[in-house]
Amino acid sequence: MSPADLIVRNGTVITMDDRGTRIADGYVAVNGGRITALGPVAELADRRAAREIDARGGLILPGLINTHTHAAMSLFRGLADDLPLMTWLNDHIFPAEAKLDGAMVGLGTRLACAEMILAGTTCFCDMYLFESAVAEAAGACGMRAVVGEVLYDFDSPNYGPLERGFAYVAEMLARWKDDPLIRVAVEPHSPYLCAPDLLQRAARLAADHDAPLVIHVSETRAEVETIQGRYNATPVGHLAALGVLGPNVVACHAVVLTEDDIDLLRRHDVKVAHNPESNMKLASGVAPVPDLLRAGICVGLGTDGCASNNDLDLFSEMDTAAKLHKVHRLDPTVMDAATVLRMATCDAARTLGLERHIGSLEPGKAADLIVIDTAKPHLTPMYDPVSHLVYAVNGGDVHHSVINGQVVMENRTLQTIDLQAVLEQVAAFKQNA
Ligand SMILES: CSC[C@H]1O[C@@H](n2cnc3c(O)ncnc32)[C@H](O)[C@@H]1O
Ligand SMILES: [Zn+2]
Repeated sequence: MSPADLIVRNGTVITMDDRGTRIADGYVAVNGGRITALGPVAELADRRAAREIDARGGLILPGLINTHTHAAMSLFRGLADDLPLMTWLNDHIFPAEAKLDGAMVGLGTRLACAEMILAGTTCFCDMYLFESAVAEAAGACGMRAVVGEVLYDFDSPNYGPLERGFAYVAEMLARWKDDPLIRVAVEPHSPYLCAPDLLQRAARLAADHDAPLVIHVSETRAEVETIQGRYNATPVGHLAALGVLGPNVVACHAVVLTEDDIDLLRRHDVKVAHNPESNMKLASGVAPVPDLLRAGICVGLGTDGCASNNDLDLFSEMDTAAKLHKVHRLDPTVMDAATVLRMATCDAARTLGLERHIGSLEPGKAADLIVIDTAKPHLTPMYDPVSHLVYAVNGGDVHHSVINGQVVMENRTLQTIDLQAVLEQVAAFKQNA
């Protein structure tokens, strides 16, 4: 057996591999950031590693992956509630964002990373301003992230005119090229804030760098009407006509879709980031996720930013996703627990093009894993771990978290973030806002 610098033992391992392998009383061995072996604890005999984590009969599973967020919007949690998307954005969020700088975005990202790690998320896909600060902050927290500076038609509080935005993204692509935790994406905001030229140039840049292209698409009826009025096409039809759609595209939201749109998404192998709580809070609508899944489209789960959710807990997001579609379709069989858990793990990895690296516990993959403490009243008895993970576990039940082999939370204590300092700095930010 190969050497291990970390062994996580004594838990039920939910691998999320293609065969749905589960190992009762199992272990995961890690070396150099990667999983080297997993199996029943009995196989280990008296083997020990320099660092050991005792899962104490709990669950060991891949870290959850947030396929769409704006991490630093943690600074704006609760700033403007109970509004429709365009009023929320134009009258409240954009003015607040105009005052941001890189240090503030770094702070908001550290706050978000603390919240995410404490709730079992080990990777997030971000779109925001001052995204270099997001990458720096996430890396310093030991968090895995796909990061992308937002591109749109107007001047940005970060880079100024669009031309400098493309230069900024190119620099980021070069700077983080071989980083073990950070991957850079190209992220035009949406078809309604990006001219056709911008969208096509962004798609070329993403293709040239084999990078994801992340974009808000068909989030609301108002957006669809705007795009219909401008281009006589749906947002998806518009992107298809521009040649922007492809397997590296992550369409965030995808709420208001026609059958033709779904067919286009399928034919171009576009991935969808589903954000049910944000869509509910902004009253954007219900994404046709059961239809997307039936069409064979890969769907990952996201929280969107903290100002439209208002938290980053993917466990509650899974619960919401499972229940929202049941009540919407009046059918309790849609979006079963196993499907929803895949949307937060292996399918989320596929959404971001990271399926060779993360999303399941398998030898050779990065050691991104979490341990759930199940010795709790609300998790007892346990007939089916997958049922519990979707319908009963909450973020506070995550006991340990490992990212790329580094223990970032042990016994619910963050190892890479000075939480007290972050909380104090965010309180000071709010005082001055
Ligand atoms: C500057 S990065 C992204 C940009 O998008 C804004 N935003 C946050 N949530 C949404 C959403 O659901 N739809 C559209 N735009 C959104 C965010 O505030 C940033 O300005
Ligand atoms: Zn968003």
